[in-house]
Amino acid sequence: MTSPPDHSYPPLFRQIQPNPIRRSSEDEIGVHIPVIDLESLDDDALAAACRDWGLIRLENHGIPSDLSMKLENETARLLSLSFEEKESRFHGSPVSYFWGTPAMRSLRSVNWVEGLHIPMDQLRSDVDSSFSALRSLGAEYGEHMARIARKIFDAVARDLKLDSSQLWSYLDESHGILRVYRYPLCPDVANYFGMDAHTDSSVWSILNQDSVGGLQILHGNQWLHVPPVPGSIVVNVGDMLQAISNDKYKSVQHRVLANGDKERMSLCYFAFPREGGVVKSSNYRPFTYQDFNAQVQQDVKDFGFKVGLERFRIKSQS
Ligand SMILES: O=C(O)CCC(=O)C(=O)O
Ligand SMILES: [Fe+2]
Repeated sequence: MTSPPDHSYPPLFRQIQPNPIRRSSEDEIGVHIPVIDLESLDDDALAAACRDWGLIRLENHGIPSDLSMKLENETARLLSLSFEEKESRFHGSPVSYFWGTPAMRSLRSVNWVEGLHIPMDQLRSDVDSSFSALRSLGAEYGEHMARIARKIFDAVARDLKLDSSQLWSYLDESHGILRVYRYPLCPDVANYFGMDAHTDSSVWSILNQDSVGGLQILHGNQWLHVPPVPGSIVVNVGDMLQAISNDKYKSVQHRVLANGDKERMSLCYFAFPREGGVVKSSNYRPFTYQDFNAQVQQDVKDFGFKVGLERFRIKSQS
């Protein structure tokens, strides 16, 4: 017997036929990524992890567990409204609802995910009272994100020997973006991803995933599973930090597997450089995050995918 369609799911997600074929078990290789303690931060260990992995597991991060749980519950509540209600409620709001891959919504390429996109600065000005719980939880959570992003950025800045003006312009921790995701049940996990392979355009991305799992990173040509560990969060290097570090650190490719048995939730915060801050390094021509993002949008429109940093790389003459 099939279960009734979930009316909170985007209609496209209710249309495909179940496929009994599972993903092969080579996708299940687990990995112990470097663990960093935020309370007694070891600059060298953090820099080594950014260089060798582009990803860390952060412990003693100071985010109250009940805050993460309340934000996740509030997200789950809002995302379980009917699809039509979500579309109309968030229309024109500073908090936007999205599903699939905004740029590509053909059934073939769709990501099996939906979520809320929350620009932290606009969250404070949102006056719609129906979002008041999301607003206050998001603002409190955002303060923790800003604190963490700044603390680890200051640590890598010492490794990269950035000067004080670069410290200021390369990270604007109060203008980050919070995205809260639900990965709906997927009837065809062999052919769809929760989120297909990509790098993040951020300086850092700070990810708080629930206990379901499914996140993978590409490391040494192999996809490795990054299982959730209670109490810890995952931070990855984004494209901006790869450029700032002149390729010393790696913006790691990652993806999320689709799941046919359990829905998954995650909270993901993206930190960016200050508006107009010019990223300068010898491997890339100078650019701002706004230049980068405009190029990404254009490439997605023209080719259907993000080209990313290679667009800005200075090609060697040889
Ligand atoms: O939900 C996750 O675990 C990862 C999300 C992600 O990679 C992204 O939003 O860029
Ligand atoms: Fe990502």
